[in-house]
Amino acid sequence: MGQTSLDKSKIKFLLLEGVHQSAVDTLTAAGYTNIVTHPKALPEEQLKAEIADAHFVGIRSRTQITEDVLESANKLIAIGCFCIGTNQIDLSAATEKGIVVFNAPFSNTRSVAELVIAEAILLLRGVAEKNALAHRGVWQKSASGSFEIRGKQLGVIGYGSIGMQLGVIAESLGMQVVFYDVTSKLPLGNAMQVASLSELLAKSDIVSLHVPETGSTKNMIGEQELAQIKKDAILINASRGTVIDIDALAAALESGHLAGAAIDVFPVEPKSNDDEFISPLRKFDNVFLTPHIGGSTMEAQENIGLEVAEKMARYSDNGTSTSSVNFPEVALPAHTDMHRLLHTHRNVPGVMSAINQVFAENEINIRAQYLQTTKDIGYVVIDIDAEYSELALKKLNAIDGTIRCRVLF
Ligand SMILES: NC(=O)c1ccc[n+]([C@@H]2O[C@H](COP(=O)([O-])OP(=O)(O)OC[C@H]3O[C@@H](n4cnc5c(N)ncnc54)[C@H](O)[C@@H]3O)[C@@H](O)[C@H]2O)c1
Ligand SMILES: O=C(O)CC[C@@H](O)C(=O)O
Repeated sequence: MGQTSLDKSKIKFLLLEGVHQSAVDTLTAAGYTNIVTHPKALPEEQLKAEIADAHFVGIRSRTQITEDVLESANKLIAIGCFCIGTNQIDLSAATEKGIVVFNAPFSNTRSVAELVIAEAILLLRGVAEKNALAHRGVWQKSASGSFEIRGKQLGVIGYGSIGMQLGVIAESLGMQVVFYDVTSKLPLGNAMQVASLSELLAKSDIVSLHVPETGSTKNMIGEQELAQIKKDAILINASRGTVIDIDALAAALESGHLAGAAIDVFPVEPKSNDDEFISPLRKFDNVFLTPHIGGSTMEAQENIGLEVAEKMARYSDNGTSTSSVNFPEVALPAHTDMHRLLHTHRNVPGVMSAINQVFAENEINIRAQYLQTTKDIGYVVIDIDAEYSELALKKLNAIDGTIRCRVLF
């Protein structure tokens, strides 16, 4: 078990949005007992109040960690996203403050792929509409407009962890897979990369989006792109709500251009389960509307809880930042019988030399040193004999370019 400069019972973990119990169990097993949990996201003012004395915060997709919120988070050293997306965090503001951000890049990918496949099958059979009609007493027994997915073309936009898994499952069901991605990707199975979004849209019977929320994906499916989709095709989005222009989609459904859609994510999502869900898509029987539950299965949530809590505990125990989304990645061994200094600084010439000078000038022997940098920041970890750590910490904190420095006992 790692050692920290603060007694473990004083290190506060604030876990929001009903993060799975596996996270609490993992942290408890690692010796952390000060764990505050909330089943929902907190209103901004309450979030600011509760984050003020937290060393770690765990969130899912609802909690917005803005620069303003970070201003209140003076003790925060890491954020754990118990999900894939990290767009809900001002990542550059977090990095500026030396706050490490972790996520769970793989644990819910299978859950999303399974939901998309299920929706594709049901939409091609017209089940969304037939189910809605049956609930209103209408018996629509007909094969008209109903198709198997076997032999149909699936177009995957964004061939990453989810897009690839989806492609493999789709092929096993007899579909043909094409994908469009901004980077060249090794196709799995018989999948084929196409050169342009237009080509994918024109070819596919089912179009499914699996891109992150970025400037380049905002409204990437608008009026023009919807018009390029084959008539009677199906559109599925379980990525982020900003990726589709929802009003344009409503118009494409209204005109009958698309046979159906399944939408799990929305430009504006209700802040809590108590708030009404407002969307121009509510009126369409041939559209599955799900409340951002692509990754919400018991299996995924349990695995995510474990994965992200382990990353936070490891960072707290010994400074390991492996698989962080915004920080130089350093994998560290235990620091038995030594004190460990963790120094985050701006990656500019002269800082490392100033750091090493502190040890030379004060005759402090460096027992181990680990350094990784990104374009903007450097993260150097230095193990020294215990009696020098107080002095070294003071001197390192005074170096120009230092973002933060802490010591682990
Ligand atoms: N609905 C849910 O509950 C749920 C669950 C998990 C993930 N997600 C969302 O799904 C997204 C994708 O997840 P992933 O694990 O597959 O991510 P990933 O990072 O593994 O893959 C994303 C892919 O999109 C590509 N890409 C980026 N910009 C693009 C663009 N403009 N055009 C085409 N391709 C582009 C990337 O090159 C990459 O291959 C996540 O960012 C997250 O927002 C939603
Ligand atoms: O669990 C959530 O709130 C978000 C799930 C998903 O969108 C993700 O980014 O992993």
